[in-house]
Amino acid sequence: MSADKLIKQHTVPVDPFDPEKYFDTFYSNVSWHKEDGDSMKFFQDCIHEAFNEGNITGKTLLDVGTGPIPNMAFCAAPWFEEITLSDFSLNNREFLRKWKDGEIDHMRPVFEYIMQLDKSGSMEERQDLLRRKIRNIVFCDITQPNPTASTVVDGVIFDAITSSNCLEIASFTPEDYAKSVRNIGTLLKPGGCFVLEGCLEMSFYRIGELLYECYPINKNQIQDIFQKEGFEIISMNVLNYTPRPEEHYYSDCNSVFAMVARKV
Ligand SMILES: C[S@@+](CC[C@H](N)C(=O)[O-])C[C@H]1O[C@@H](n2cnc3c(N)ncnc32)[C@H](O)[C@@H]1O
Repeated sequence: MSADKLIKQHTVPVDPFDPEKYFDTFYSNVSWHKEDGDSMKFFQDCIHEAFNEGNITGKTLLDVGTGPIPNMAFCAAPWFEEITLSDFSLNNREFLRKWKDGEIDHMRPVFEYIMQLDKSGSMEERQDLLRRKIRNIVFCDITQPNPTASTVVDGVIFDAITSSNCLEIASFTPEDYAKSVRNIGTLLKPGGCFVLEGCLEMSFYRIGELLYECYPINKNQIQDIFQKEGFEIISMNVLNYTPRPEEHYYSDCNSVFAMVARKV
């Protein structure tokens, strides 16, 4: 890692997030690591499995910190009637709007991989289904007690929530992480599932010239936090892998997780 300054996205005055660069860095290919596992495939495999069992279903789904790619919502789309995407970054929300309106077709490699797992239907059909089911693309700050305050989803409680690679990015400390779980939890109905994916013990990731600071949370901390915040952990899978040397430039992640937790 270079000596570049680390930034925390929600604490800087101008939205620094570059959706195209993020996409090109992390999502242009679904195969990152060679021998002992692949984090990008692991994320898609786990989210696909979580929804394909058919137990996580309902009317409304919220995806938190969607970024420029609604891959979790893509897997969940058949199981919900209405989907809300959310992100702190205006750049990402605009990118998602363009994708919803058919102006952007970037998501292909990841969506195609998910459809291979599905073994039925086409990527185009699923993409159209998701586009139709998206009701809102809204501002969200998970560090705030009402994360979607003053938007159209204000006051709505969702049947299920998904989020990937967001909580560790918005936290300086484990207490921050716990607060974000609590804040997001207020948007979930009792008995509803929170499907969460992320990186373990990662202190930074890079988009272009910018280094984003992350709290290097570990598996036990996540489990403790969720249990203390009133969730029952249904499943938690972890993948440890050896990044290729050139990947160290982009992040110090070598362990990722996927978890399903139910709000008690
Ligand atoms: C690493 S990206 C993850 C994007 C996508 N979910 C994925 O897995 O590729 C982190 C996302 O979290 C969003 N984010 C950062 N701080 C946030 C906050 N305080 N509240 C909500 N979203 C935040 C960023 O704008 C960005 O889209």
